Amino acid sequence: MEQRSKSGGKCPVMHGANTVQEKNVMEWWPNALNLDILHQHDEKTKPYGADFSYKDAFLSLDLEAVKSDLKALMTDSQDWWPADWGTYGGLMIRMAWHAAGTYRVADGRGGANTGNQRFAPLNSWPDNTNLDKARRLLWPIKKKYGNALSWADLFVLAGNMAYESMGFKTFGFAGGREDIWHPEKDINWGSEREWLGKSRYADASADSLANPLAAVQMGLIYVNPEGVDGNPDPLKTAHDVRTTFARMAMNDEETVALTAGGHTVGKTHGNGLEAHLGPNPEGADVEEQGFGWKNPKGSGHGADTVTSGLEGAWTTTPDRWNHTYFHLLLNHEWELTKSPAGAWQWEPVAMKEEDKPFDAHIPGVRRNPIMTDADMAMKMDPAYRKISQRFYEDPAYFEDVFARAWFKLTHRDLGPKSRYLGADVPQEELIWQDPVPTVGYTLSEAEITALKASLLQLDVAPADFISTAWDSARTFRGSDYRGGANGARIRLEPQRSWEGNEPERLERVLTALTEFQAGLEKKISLADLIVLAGTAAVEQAARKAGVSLTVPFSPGRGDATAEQTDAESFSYLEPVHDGFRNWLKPGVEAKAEELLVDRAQLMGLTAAEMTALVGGMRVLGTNYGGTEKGVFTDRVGVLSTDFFVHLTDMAYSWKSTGADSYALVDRKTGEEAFTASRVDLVFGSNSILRAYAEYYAQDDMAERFVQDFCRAWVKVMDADRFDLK
Ligand code: HEM
Repeated sequence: MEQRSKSGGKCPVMHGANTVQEKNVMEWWPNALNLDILHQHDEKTKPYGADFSYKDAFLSLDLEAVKSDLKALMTDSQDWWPADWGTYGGLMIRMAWHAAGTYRVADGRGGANTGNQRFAPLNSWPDNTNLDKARRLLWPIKKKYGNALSWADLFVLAGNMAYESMGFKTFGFAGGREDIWHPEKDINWGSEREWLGKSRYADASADSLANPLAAVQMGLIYVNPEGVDGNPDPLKTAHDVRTTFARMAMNDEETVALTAGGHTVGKTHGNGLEAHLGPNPEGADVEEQGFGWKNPKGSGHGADTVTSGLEGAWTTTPDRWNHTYFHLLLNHEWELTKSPAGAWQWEPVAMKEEDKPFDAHIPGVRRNPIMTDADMAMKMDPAYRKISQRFYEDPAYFEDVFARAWFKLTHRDLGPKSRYLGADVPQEELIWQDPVPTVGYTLSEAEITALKASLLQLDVAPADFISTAWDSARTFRGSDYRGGANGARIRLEPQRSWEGNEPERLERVLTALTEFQAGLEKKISLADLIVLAGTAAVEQAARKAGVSLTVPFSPGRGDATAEQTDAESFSYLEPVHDGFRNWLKPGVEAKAEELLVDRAQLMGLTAAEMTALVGGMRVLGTNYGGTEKGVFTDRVGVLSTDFFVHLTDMAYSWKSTGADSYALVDRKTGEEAFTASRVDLVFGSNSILRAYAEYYAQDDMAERFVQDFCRAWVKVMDADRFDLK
C-alpha cells in the first residue's frame, strides 16, 4: 500500500509483495456464500507432513515428566512476569478456563480443542488480557516436548497441574487435542466491530442473546464482571451467567461450582488504568514479539499488573486450594466499591484481619478480598444461593462437583471417550461423553456381501434405506465430535421424533431392520445394519449406473441405550434443514445454501465432496418427503450425473415459481421440465459451486462421480468411527 503511494503511480512494477492484503477479493460481494470454511485447516497450513499422527506422538510422551515439569513451573517465578504469592496457579487456571470456555453447545464450535488461543481474535480479546504471558511462560515446556504435546493439550494440562500444585485433586486428563495453524474461519464470534460494545441482550430480562453466541459482549468469554453493561446488579448478572453457562452446557450446580472453584485461587488485577495499556498482541509493534497490553505503570507487572481492572483476591489463601470462598461470600455483608482502576467490585463491609488474604507481592500486608458481580450472583440469586449454601456445608460434595465440572469444561469438545489419550483418562463413563457400548463381533467380506444381498430383499425402498442411513449419520459435527451413526441413537428419543427424520418412514425402516436383526444368527448392532442397508442401496444405484464397486463398510458400531443418552443435550443436534435431502424446515429464515455449507463444514466435507453428495442424493430419490423438487432426472435410483448435466444444460432456462420454488423450463417448448429449490439453483449460480457442478457434468465423469460420491458417503458414515482412526 505504502509502496504504491510512494511510487506516486510512476513505477509500473510493484516492489516486494505482489499480493494485496488490504482487500480480500470476496469483500466486493459481502453477501457471497462463504465456501472458505470448507477448506480451513488444509494440510498445506501444517508444518509437518500428512503422515504425522498426533495420536502416536502424544502416546510416545512421558506424561509424568510433563506433569512434574509443569508443577515445577508453577512456582518458578520469572522476573519478567513475577508470580502472585510465588505461584502462577491462578493465571494458568484462567488461561485454561478461557481456552475451554469459548465452547458453545449449540454448534459445538469454540473450546479448548484446537489451541486457537494462540491466534487472533482470541489472543487479543480484552477478556484474555495477559494470557499472552501465561502462554509465553509455558513456551519452555512446549519447546521441550515438541510435537508430542500440542498447545491445546498443554493449555488444559497446565490448568490441571496448577490445581494439583495448589492441593486440589483433579478428576483426570485426556490428551488428543490437535493444534490448528491458523484461526478458524467457521466460528461466529458475533457481528460487532467494537470490543466490549453494548450487551447483546436487547432487553436484560429477555433471552435475546442470539444463538450460538455464548458471551454477552464481543471480546468476553461470558459475562461482564462489573455487571450487565458495566452496571452492578447481581440479580441481572445472575440471568446473564445462567444463559451463558447454559450455552456451554452447564447447569446451575455446575455453574456455581465452576465460579467458586475458579475463584478459590488467584486474584484480579487492576492496579492501574486499563486505558493506559498498550495495544493487544495482534495490534502491537513488532518489538513486542507477540506480547500485548504493555503496561506503563511502575514495573508494568507484579504489584502493578492491570488485567480486568478489578483488584483483589476472593479467598483467604488464594495461593492454595481452600474452602473460604463460600465462608467469606455467605457470612459477610458486601458493599460496592471501586478498584484503583475504577472498576466496580464488591468488598466486605467488615471482616476479621485473619480472614483477609495477604497482598500478592508485599509480605505481611493483608488486603480486603473482593467479589465480582458474578460472584455476588452466587449469593443473591435464590437458586444459586441454595447451591452455594449446600456447597458451603458440604465441602467434600463441592469438591466432587467442581472436579467433575472442571473436567467437563476442559474435555467436552474433545468428543467421546474413544478420542481420549493417555494414562490419566478417568475410568468412569460420563453421560455428556455420549457413550456407545463396544461390540465384540467382526464380519468377514463374505458375511458383509451376504448381509447386503439379504437387506436388499426386504420390503423397503432403497431410497428409504439411504435416507435412514444418511439421517443417522448426518448429525455428526466435527466441532465437538458429537452425533453420527454410531450408537444408533436415531432409534431413541429425541431423534426418532425429529421432523427432519420423517418419523413415519423412519419407523417403517427401523421395524424392518429390527425384525431382520432378530432373525440373524450372529448378533449385529442396529447401528451397523442401518449403515449397511444404506450402503447396499448406494452400491445398487451405482450398479444401475453401470459402475460396479464395493463401497467399504467397517462394522463395529454399537447401540447406545436410552440411559446412555442425554436427551436434552441431543436436542442441540436436531437439524432444521438438510440441503442434501433438500429440506428446509418451514419458518427457518436463514438462507438454505448457508445452512448447507455450515452443515457440510460440521460434517468435515470439502466443497467437492459436498457437491458430489448433493448431486447424488438428488437422483437417488432421497428428497425429504419424496418431493420432486431438485430431482433432475427421469431415472430416479440410478447414481447418475443427471443433476449436474441438466443444471448446466443451455436447453433449459430458469424461472422462479414461488417462495423457494423454481422451475427448469425447456427453451423450445416453454414447458416446465423440472422443479427446483434454491439450494439446487445455487449449484448453477455460485461461481465456485458451478465450477464443481460443471466438473461432474463433463461427459467423461460418470464413473468418477460414482466413485467420488461413494467415497464421500463412506466419509459421512464413518465420521464418528474414532476407533478406526
Ligand atoms: C461467572 C463468570 C466469571 C466471571 C465474570 C469471571 C471474572 C473474572 C475476572 C474479572 C478475573 C480477574 C482477571 C484479572 O484481572 O486478572 C478472573 C480471574 C480468574 N478467574 Fe474468573 N470469572 C468467571 C468464571 C470463572 C471460572 C468458571 C473459572 C474457572 C473454573 C475462573 C477462574 C479464574 C481464575 C483462576 C482467576 C485468577 C487469575 C489470576 O490469578 O491471574 N473464573 N475472573
